[in-house]
Amino acid sequence: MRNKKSSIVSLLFNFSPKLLFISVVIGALSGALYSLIIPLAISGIEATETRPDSASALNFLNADMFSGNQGMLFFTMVGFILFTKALSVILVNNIAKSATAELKVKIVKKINTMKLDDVENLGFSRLLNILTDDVNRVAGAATAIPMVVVSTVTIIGMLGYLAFLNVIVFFVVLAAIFFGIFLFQIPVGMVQGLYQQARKLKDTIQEGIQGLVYGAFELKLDERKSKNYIKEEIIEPQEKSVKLEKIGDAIIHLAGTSSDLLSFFIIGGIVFILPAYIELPVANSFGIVMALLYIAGPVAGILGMLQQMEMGKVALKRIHELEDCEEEKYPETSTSITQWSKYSVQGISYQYDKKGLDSPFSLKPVSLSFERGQINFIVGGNGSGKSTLSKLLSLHYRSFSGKIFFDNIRLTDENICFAREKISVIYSDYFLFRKLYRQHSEADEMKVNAYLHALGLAGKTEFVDGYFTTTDLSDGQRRRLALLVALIEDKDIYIFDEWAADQDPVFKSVFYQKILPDMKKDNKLVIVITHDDRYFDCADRVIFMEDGALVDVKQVQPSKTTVHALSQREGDFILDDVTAT
Ligand SMILES: Nc1ncnc2c1ncn2[C@@H]1O[C@H](COP(=O)(O)OP(=O)(O)OP(=O)(O)O)[C@@H](O)[C@H]1O
Repeated sequence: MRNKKSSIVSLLFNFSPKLLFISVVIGALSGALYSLIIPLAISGIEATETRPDSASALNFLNADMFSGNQGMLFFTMVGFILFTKALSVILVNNIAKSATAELKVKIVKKINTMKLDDVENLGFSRLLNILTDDVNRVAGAATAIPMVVVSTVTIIGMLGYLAFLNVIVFFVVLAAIFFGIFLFQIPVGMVQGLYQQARKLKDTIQEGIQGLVYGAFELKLDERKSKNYIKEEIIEPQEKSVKLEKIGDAIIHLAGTSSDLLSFFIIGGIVFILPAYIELPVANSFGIVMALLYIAGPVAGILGMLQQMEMGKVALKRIHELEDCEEEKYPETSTSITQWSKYSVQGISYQYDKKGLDSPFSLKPVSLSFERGQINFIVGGNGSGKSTLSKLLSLHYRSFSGKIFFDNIRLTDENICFAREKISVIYSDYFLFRKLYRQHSEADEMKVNAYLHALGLAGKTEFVDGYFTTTDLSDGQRRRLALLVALIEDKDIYIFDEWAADQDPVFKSVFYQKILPDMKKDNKLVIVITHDDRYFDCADRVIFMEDGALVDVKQVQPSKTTVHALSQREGDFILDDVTAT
C-alpha cells in the first residue's frame, strides 16, 4: 500500500481528489448559507418592525413578508441549503464507500503478497478484524467529514456575523471556542487509549469465535469446558470491550454536551456582564444571542462526530500496522527459470518468532542437492523440523541464511516468484479450493475425470464448469482431491507433508507404489515427509531430521524382498493411462 500512514481525509483524497474537492466546496457553500440564515431572519424582523401593523408582521408566515424579497430570499436559501448539504453528504458518502472498498482490496492484496511467516504471526482473527471491523469504522469516520465541513463553515460564517455586530464580542467568543477546543483535547486523549484497548479485545473475541466453530466437536461433548470457554474467550472479553467503549463514548458525549453549557456561559457573560464594561445596543445583543444559540448546534455536532473520528483513527492505526510487514512482489523484469535439472540449497536455516519463548525453535543450517526424477523422503520424530525444512524448500519461508540454486541460477528477490511457480505442495493443513482458478481445456477436463476415477472419487464429486461440485468428503478423500488438483497443475517439484497419513492401506500403497513412481517417470522432483517406514524403500533417498538438524542422508537400494505387491484393487489405479489421456 502506497499511502503509508494516511489519514482518513487523505484516504478519500487519494481515491478521488476532484470529487472530494467538489463535495467540500458544496459543503462549505451549504455552511456559508447556513450562517446567513440568522442575519437574514433578524433583518427580516427589523424590516417588519418599521411597518404600521408590526405586531402581525412578526408572524413569520405573514403574507406580506412571504411575498417580499427577503422572504423569497430566505426560503430560496433554505432550499439551497437542503440541496447543497444533501449533495455534499451523498458525494462524500459515495467516495467513502468506494474508497473503503478499494482499501479492503488493497488489504487483501497486501495479505496475499506479505511474507508467509508474517501472515502466520498476525493470525486469522486479527486479519479478519482488520478487513471487517476496522475498514467499516474508517468508512463511518469518513462519512462524518461533510457534516464537519458544513458545521465548520457555519461557525466561521456566524463568527463573521458576530464580528460585524461587535468586534469585542467576536474576540470573546473566539477565545471561548479555542478554550473549549483546548479543553476538549483532554477527553479525546483519554478515549484514544480506551478505544485501543477495546479494539485489542476484539481480536481475542474473534479468536474465540474461531475456536467456537472449529472446536465445536470438542465443546459439544463437554458442557463445563464449553461454558468456561465461552465465558473466558468470548463473554468476558466482549463485556470488557463494550465497557471500555461505553466509557469512551460517555466521556466524548459528556465533553460534547458541555459545549452547550459553554455557549450558555458566553451568552450569560455577554447579556449580564459585558454591558457593564462596553456599550451594547439592545438590537445587537438580540442578534448576538441568536447567533450564539445558533453556533451551539454545529459546535456540538463537530464534537459529537469526534467520537466517530477517534474510533476511525484507532481502526486506521491497526490497518497501518499491516504496512510494516514486508511485501513480496513479482518484479517487472526478472530472470525467469525455464529448464533446470538440479535444485540445491546451501546452509539454509530458520528461526520462528519468539512469541514469549526464550529460545524459539530453530532449524540449523541445511545443505542438500535434489534432482529431477528423484524421490526424497524426509523422516524424523515429531517436532524435529521436517515441515519447517519443507516450507523452506517450497520457498514459502525465506531462509535466514545460505543460498538456493536452480542449476547455477541463484534465487533472489527478483526471481523467487518464478521459482515458486514450479512448486506444488500439500501440507498437513492444506486448503482445498473448489475451483482450479486457471484456464482449462477439454483435455484437462478429461484428465480430471480420469483422475477422479483413478483416485476413487468418481461419484463422490464431479468436475463441472471448472468447479468440483462438492468438497464435503472424508478426510482421506479430500486429500486425494487435493492430490488430483496438484497433479493437474503439472509442476516440476512436488512436496507432500504426510499426505498418506490418513489414507487407507490400499491408497497408501497406491500413493507410494504407483503415484510416486509415475511422478518419477514424469521427471518430477518429489519430496515426501513421512512416518511410513514400511515404504521407505520406495524412495531414492531418505533424509533424516533430529532436533532441528539434518543428521543423515541415505541412498536407498530397492530391495526385491520388500517390494509390496499391489492387490487387484490397487492395480486398478491407472495413472499411466491418465497421463496418456
Ligand atoms: N508456526 C509456528 N510458530 C512457532 N513455532 C513453530 C511453528 N510451527 C512449528 N513450530 C516449532 O517448530 C518445531 C518443529 O516443527 P515442525 O512442524 O517443523 O516439526 P515436524 O518435524 O514436521 O513435526 P511433526 O512430525 O509433528 O509434523 C516445533 O517443535 C514447534 O515448536
